[in-house]
Amino acid sequence: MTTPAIELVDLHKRFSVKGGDPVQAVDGIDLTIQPGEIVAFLGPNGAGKTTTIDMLLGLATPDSGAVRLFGRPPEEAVATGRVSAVMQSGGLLKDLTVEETVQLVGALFVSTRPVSEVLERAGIADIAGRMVGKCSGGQQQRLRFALALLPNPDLIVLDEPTTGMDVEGRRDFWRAMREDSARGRTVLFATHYLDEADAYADRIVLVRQGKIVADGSAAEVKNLASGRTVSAVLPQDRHHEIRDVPGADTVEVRGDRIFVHTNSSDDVARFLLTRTGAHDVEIVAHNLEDAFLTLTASETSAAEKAGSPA
Ligand SMILES: Nc1ncnc2c1ncn2[C@@H]1O[C@H](COP(=O)(O)OP(=O)(O)OP(=O)(O)O)[C@@H](O)[C@H]1O
Repeated sequence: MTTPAIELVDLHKRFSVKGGDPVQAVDGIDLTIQPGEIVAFLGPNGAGKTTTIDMLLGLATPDSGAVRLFGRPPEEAVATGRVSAVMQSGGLLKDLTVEETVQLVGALFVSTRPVSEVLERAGIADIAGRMVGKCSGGQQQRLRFALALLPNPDLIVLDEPTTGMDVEGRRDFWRAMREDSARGRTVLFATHYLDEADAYADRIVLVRQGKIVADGSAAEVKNLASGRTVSAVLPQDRHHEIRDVPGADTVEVRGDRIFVHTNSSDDVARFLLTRTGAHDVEIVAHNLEDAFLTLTASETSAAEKAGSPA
């Protein structure tokens, strides 16, 4: 059996907040990513993406749970250059040129790819002599990407890598990423851009309030997202009747109402009305964005959305 590139087992992380309730940033994340997979990590602000990535890279310690990268502790995988990362903001020295920055960081590793190759890959060969302080946000982001490519890692972790890039920059970035990953590199990237995840990821993992709420291919998650929610009133003592609803992607229970996310709403509605004691059936259609919001919204607002008329 191949050793997974990433194994996150029941990860938890809570932050205490001065004068307030603690925040459960990560609340039981289990995730296994195989070598060569390109995985998008999606979720609204505060969903726990960065906290998860920090723990994955050994930059933060989980309260409980385990992280293994290629079967090793993260610190070891990072130190040996098997894993590298492009974070949202990372210290760059403004008074060095782009090329000097890459050379300087390269000197920290035992062996690296040639500086010129890395600059080319990241699309910044033409600004190699420019001072970092004079580079735009998008160019600095490309420089971070170049630095991450230096050790030729087996796993690259990107936290919102294209923030600050224009549309063309984003497309170039992903083209380079794709070409560079063709040799089996594993990529995990956090993003707010649904279209980026759709276009470039083999697999999408959606998080909400520190938990994974959807995990599948872009097509599967899109189907899930573009499906409908069938809701109905079902007394608690009859909830066992919905264990095997045909065509259900997810089933949630909130109070005396059940919510079934599905792509075959007619079948689900028919099943509920004829095979269970459910009544007051409602079917709500979503567009992609609505559904993303529904899947990632807080418990209460998700219930409101799912239960509200179209
Ligand atoms: N050091 C900290 N102290 C207190 N709370 C924190 C800390 N770091 C993160 N949090 C909280 O933990 C939750 C998860 O934050 P995190 O940055 O992981 O989310 P995210 O999904 O990366 O969000 P974004 O998309 O906005 O970057 C948030 O509610 C955040 O306010």
